[in-house]
Amino acid sequence: MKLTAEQLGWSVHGRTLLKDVCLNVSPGQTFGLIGPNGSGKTTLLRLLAGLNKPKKGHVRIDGQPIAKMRQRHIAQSVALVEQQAETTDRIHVRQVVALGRTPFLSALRPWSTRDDAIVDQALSDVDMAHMADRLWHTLSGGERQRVHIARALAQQPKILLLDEPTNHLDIRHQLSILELVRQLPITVVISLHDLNQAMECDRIGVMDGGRLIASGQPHDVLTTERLEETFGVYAHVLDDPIDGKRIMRFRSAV
Ligand SMILES: Nc1ncnc2c1ncn2[C@@H]1O[C@H](COP(=O)(O)OP(=O)(O)OP(=O)(O)O)[C@@H](O)[C@H]1O
Repeated sequence: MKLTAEQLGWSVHGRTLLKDVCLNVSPGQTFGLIGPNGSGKTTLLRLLAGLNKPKKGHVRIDGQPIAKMRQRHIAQSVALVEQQAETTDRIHVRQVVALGRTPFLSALRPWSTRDDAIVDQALSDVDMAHMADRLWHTLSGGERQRVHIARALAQQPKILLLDEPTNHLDIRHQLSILELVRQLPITVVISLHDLNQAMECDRIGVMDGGRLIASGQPHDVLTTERLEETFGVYAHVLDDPIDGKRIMRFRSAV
């Protein structure tokens, strides 16, 4: 599905947090959202997910404005993994993941063995199948994060929005989750602080002060000048002698 943002604006108590954000993510593309702390990435993702309604502009899915869609209908296409998502205590891991199936259930379409299979697959995709029967509150931060990603995968979304999903994850799980996300044949917008990981996205966009100040191919966008001006770091770019990929090495804060 195609995801479009047109001239998005958002403000709280008269303070503008997002201004004139325009974005086009083609079906199947992975779009990396980067930017310093407080630049507006989470705010934008919540608008793209339809959780907040823009004060200005529109979010569209395949051309349809989501402001006019019912929440259940949106949830059948769009999943959001939030940064600090909380879940009620005394709930088991499998039940958390099963919540991803909620938008598809009704009196006419009760829980089925197919839903069980989808939940099993999602747990296995994030390497949490062996903890399916654990209580949520006994999990570590990284394990909780993986369960939240599994819940979103169980939703079988056509558009997946991820807010810093690799936060809390050890390096093995960071790499496996990013690899999994890249291989999904769906549209993905993912906010990341690791700029080398962002280089693996099909396209990236840079947020700064509530604006999308640049977007395009990672190599064109993440220049040493951009790193200095927007991210406040001196860096240089190296070519990996093994596979020729570019790596950024951050030397010091400006
Ligand atoms: N409800 C709110 N009321 C007032 N200010 C808010 C509110 N929500 C967010 N902000 C402010 O909006 C700005 C953008 O926040 P946002 O969480 O979108 O940034 P971010 O790019 O995701 O940051 P980070 O990288 O730290 O997660 C920040 O300055 C934040 O303090």
